[in-house]
Amino acid sequence: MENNLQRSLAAAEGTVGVSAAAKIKMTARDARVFYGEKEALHGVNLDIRENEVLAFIGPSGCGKSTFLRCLNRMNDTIDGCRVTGKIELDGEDIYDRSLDVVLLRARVGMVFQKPNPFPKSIYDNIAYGPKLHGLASTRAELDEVVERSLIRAGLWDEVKDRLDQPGTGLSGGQQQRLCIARAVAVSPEVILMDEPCSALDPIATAKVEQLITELAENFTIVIVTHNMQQAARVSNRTAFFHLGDLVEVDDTTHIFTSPKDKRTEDYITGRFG
Ligand SMILES: Nc1ncnc2c1ncn2[C@@H]1O[C@H](COP(=O)(O)OP(=O)(O)OP(=O)(O)O)[C@@H](O)[C@H]1O
Repeated sequence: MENNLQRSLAAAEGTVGVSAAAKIKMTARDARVFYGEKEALHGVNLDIRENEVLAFIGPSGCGKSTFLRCLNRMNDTIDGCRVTGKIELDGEDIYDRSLDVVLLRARVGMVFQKPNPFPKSIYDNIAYGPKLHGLASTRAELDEVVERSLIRAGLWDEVKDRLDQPGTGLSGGQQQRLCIARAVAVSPEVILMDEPCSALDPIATAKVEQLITELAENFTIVIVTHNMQQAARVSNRTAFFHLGDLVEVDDTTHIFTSPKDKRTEDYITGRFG
């Protein structure tokens, strides 16, 4: 194992930790995803624990993003994509026909690889969701939600004097924290992050990683990452995917020090991927 990885694990030790008895927030049972005729995800079974940071790792094309998108039905937006099996949030089938997908995506928010602020002011980027969902009835309440969300995303001090300026004018790292603040503003229960730092420099990455650790006190976080040091630094548990299969999931320390499956070992030791 690489020394950096060992250092990351040591640094994370003690700072993270969700008891195995923690409540189950989401479950997937025999989740399969088809793009046209092709089955890209082969029957994934997984429990996601409340307030954990769960990392998805694995070689390119193994289905990490595909599975992540199952968790808030983002695959619905892809033509020809079909999901089977059962995925539940607090015991409720999220693919039930009667379920309101807009509400689901407020409960299970998403942060994308590339920061994607709306072409609106910093204030309006954050205020949009709470307005849509009726979470603030007065301007003062909305101001409070905007401020609280920006504080939570560690961005308030940097933007409080220019809330009326475009979100797109911020640096890449600030834009990503703005997107995290936007996700947080609607009080989600779960936040999905698809390689949230891959477009960021090391300093901006460190800030977002710190933020993930802080946010885990209040939210359940699932993060796709190509960076094993990052998985080691921020996550409680890690799931390893390979060729559309979930190979194993375990405490992050176990995955990186004593994986059960040879494919996981080969991947973390850099023999493939
Ligand atoms: N929109 C799509 N249409 C058709 N096939 C797709 C689509 N998105 C993903 N796939 C296929 O599904 C499989 C899993 O892809 P996915 O993007 O989920 O993998 P990944 O592990 O997230 O990869 P990466 O690490 O490169 O982002 C791949 O074979 C990919 O080509």
